[in-house]
Amino acid sequence: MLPAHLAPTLSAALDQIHTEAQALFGQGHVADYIPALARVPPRQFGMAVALTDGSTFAVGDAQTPFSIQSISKLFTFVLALKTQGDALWSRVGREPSGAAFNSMVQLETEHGIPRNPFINAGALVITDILTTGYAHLDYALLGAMRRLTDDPALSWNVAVARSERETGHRNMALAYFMKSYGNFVNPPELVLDNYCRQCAIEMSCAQLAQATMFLANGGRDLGRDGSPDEHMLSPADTRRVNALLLTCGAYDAAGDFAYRIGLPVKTGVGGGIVAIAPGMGTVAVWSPELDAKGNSVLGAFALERLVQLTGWHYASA
Ligand SMILES: NC(=O)CC[C@H](N)C(=O)O
Repeated sequence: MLPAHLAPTLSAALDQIHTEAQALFGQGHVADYIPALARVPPRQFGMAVALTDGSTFAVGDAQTPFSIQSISKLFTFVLALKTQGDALWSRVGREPSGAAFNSMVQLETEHGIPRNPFINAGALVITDILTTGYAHLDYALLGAMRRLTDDPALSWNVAVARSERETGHRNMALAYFMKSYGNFVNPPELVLDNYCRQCAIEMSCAQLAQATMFLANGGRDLGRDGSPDEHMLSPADTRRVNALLLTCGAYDAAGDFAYRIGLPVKTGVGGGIVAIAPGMGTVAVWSPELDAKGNSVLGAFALERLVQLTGWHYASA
């Protein structure tokens, strides 16, 4: 395994991956079901690694902000777990769905209880829970994420949020369907407003790697100087979140990701993927072209190559 302090080796690995990844441009397609995302130039690639010792590495477009989309579900889930604890498990499950992220089919046979917090139905329930808990969820979430990134300007893209809000009929249908089973408290319109804003938050790879550091660091964020700062989660809850990311973080490609990459991940249709190497660090990668399951083609490739080159793996953490 690559020792974490071998910075030149890690930098060289990122350069190599950056070069290799270029060959994959053109194999995927930018998400176009959210009209504002269809306009993102596809041939972009960035990657950032943050280690638990406070050091950081980046290559390509790692400082370019992009739409985090479903990666926001990781942050809302952590917020819900912190505020609700195990009570939330009466409203959402923790099993892989094996179905598309926006699928409706399981909801009927499973009486309106979504399989996990990372598919759209489950994330909508989490946002519903948080909408009850916070008078202004959008700003509460943004506040938490601004603290994690040390960036007071972090925000959502108004045009992307509006674009999804105007066209997100399937998500609205999921919300009403769950309401029919009594598993939705707030008006779906209100929850969808919050959900579309959380998905439209823009972050760079460098920021995402920093913001998820607590998941690699036993629940503790790192301060600016690299020393442990805010206690986000208990070590036990941190392990649980990582287990869910490993089994459910890439929708119906979660098994393939676990096989190829073997790290807890969360993906989004903006083309971002964040991966957690517990005890070692975090990796964020972004490239907008997606495969048929809505995951970044170059992003998955880059993570696969990074674990090959570093030996990082959940089973060896
Ligand atoms: N997989 C995703 O990133 C999906 C997020 C998107 N906002 C949606 O609800 O469809």
